[in-house]
Amino acid sequence: MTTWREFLLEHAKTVGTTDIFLEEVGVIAPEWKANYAVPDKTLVEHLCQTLDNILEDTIFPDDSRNDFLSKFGRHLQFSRFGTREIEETIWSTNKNETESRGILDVGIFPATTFCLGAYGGYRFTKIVEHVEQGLSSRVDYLGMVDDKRVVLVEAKSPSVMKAVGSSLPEDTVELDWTPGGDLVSRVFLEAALYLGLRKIEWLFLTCHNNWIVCRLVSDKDNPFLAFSPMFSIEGSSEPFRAFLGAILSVLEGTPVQASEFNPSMVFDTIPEEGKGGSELPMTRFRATTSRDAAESDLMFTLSSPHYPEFFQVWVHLHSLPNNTFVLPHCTENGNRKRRLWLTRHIGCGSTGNVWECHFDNSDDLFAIKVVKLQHKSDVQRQRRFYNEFEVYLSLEIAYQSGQLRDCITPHCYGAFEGDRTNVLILGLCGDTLKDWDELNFAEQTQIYGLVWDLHRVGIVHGDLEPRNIARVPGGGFRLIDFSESVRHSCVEISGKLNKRYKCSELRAMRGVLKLLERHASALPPSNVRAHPLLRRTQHPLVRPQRGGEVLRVPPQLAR
Ligand SMILES: Nc1ncnc2c1ncn2[C@@H]1O[C@H](COP(=O)(O)OP(=O)(O)OP(=O)(O)O)[C@@H](O)[C@H]1O
Repeated sequence: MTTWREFLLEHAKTVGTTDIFLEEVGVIAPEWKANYAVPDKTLVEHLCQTLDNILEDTIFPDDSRNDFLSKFGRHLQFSRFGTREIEETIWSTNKNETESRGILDVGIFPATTFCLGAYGGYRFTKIVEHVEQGLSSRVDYLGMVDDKRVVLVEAKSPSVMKAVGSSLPEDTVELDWTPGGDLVSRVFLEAALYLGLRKIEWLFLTCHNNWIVCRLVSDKDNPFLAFSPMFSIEGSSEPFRAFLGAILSVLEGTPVQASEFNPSMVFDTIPEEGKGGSELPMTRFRATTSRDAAESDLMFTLSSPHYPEFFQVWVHLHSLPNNTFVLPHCTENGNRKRRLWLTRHIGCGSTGNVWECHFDNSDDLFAIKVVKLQHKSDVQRQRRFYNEFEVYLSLEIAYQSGQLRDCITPHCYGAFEGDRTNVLILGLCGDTLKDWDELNFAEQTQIYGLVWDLHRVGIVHGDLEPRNIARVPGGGFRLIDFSESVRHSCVEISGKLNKRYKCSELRAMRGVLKLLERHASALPPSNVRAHPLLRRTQHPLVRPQRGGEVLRVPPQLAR
């Protein structure tokens, strides 16, 4: 039972967009998981110095001067009308992250592409990249040169940059890798996560006007994140030179002077935002984790079992209030918590990611659908998740009551929530269909039967595409993904069929499976009448005549 106070404490909040997911933290290799954030006041200077060392006395192509100038500052920012110069509005307004990205897209990135191409024949591109399928750690820009991943850029709004810049700690702080916390902690963790997952050294945080450089120093014993003070592009070429310096240092293997970290340095506390360096240590992170850990019903990890135990990161989950499903027997583990190891990413869709997983001490494999709730727009994902869970609950009643005798879906083992994550645990199926055409007639008939049964228990799937039909190892199929399903009273099943009204989903299925035409042309009329599929559809043309001959149904078609 939950009290109002507990409920509001847990749920009456919004989720910051700059935040990390524990499950992703669990994937970072130990030598790439920063333990500390270390200020490095000389970082920008060293990057610029490295650029100078690389460029040495290389001659600038004077004949291309005007082409180069068009890529920089004033020439980008102002259009000329006769003798008048007018500033492009995007440069003067820059009020949010989208506009910051817009400026980077027309400013620093084309300039970088041009300079790197002209200087060394390098082909610089930037892409948005998910680090690995199944992880949502999406950095705004991954800078690539040919196929080499060289630098990350995360765009922030000017106000976030200002708040972060004015609260940067003076001394080293410990990163304890717990989601939540104040803005600076979240920004550090986000930077360390993005870099650590991708094993990249450089990340630039910027709103275009202001910049902070982060450097991940990978080390077996003490990996750490060095960060520069905030610096401005106003009247200064430092940001661009530092950016180019970082890229060329990676490409040309020229080391940037090391950032120093001494574990015995005094640790700072992160000043509270807006107070400019409070004396009091802050509670930096949400206080829910200890309760989560103590009372959770289930925990899962993406960490490798080969990582030392203290390094594994577990996400603690609680059963949803209406979860009546029970976890499989093999999960019982004495008094210990049930622990799930996520071992293989199977697929993803608009609601979530699906992983293959197993419980402690068991080789039995299951599927877990992980739905992350990070942004306000993720409310839709959550709605789809709950919808799917409701369908599994309804189907379970139909299975239990005998209304459904065969499995038409994977078995559901329960729905859980925790750490801004919802999960559904399901029986593991095989591959999903790629195309309707890969099916033979018997398979088409089986699939039609599954959809028919779903309608019979009053549910329309709502998204019947090949990708939502999974094969079962050993034969057969299961319907998956009920995020779009709704209650349904099927006119074709209820017997209220008339010529004008047909069930659109069943009709669409007959269409994509080309069932009636193919079958009708392949079999003599008497066989057509007997076919269970066609009896089910009660298509007027083939409805069995009273007293008509009923042929034996081939076993592979019988249900
Ligand atoms: N029980 C399962 N066993 C094996 N693989 C599964 C299972 N459930 C889902 N998958 C795989 O995960 C993929 C995504 O799952 P699902 O379609 O449920 O996600 P979704 O986010 O709701 O997708 P959509 O965008 O289609 O709504 C599937 O296409 C399939 O490859």
